Amino acid sequence: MSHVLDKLFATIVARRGADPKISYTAKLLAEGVERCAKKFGEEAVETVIAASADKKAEVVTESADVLYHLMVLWAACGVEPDQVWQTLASREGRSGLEEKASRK
Ligand SMILES: N=c1c2ncn([C@@H]3O[C@H](COP(=O)(O)OP(=O)(O)OP(=O)(O)O)[C@@H](O)[C@H]3O)c2ncn1[C@@H]1O[C@H](COP(=O)(O)O)[C@@H](O)[C@H]1O
Repeated sequence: MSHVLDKLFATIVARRGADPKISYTAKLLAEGVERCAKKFGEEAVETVIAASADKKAEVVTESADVLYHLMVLWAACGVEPDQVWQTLASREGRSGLEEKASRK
């Protein structure tokens, strides 16, 4: 678990059940999957807006928010990062167009 995202996920999971007054993650998880999904969507939209306005520094910070909220959403849904890493790894070496065709 050396990857920064694996470490962040471990922190997120460890916050489950913690005091929501102290931990933002605990608060989000206690509010349920739909709330976590909504927050992820909001942060994604904020990234879109920053990118469209060519605000590179904001794209960086909003992207960090997106990744954090995506991992909170995984924790809320019972998805493990390794499942996503393995899915990405299984696509290595294939072209994006090949991947697109396999989904039809
Ligand atoms: N990486 C993050 C991280 N990125 C973004 N955020 C929070 O996500 C929120 C998103 O921004 P918004 O502008 O939507 O915030 P908001 O208006 O306060 O949010 P809402 O009231 O709508 O929920 C902010 O409150 C940020 O602080 C994060 N909160 C926590 N972490 C990591 O999670 C760890 C555990 O945090 P706690 O659970 O708070 O202890 C931290 O040490 C960090 O490593």
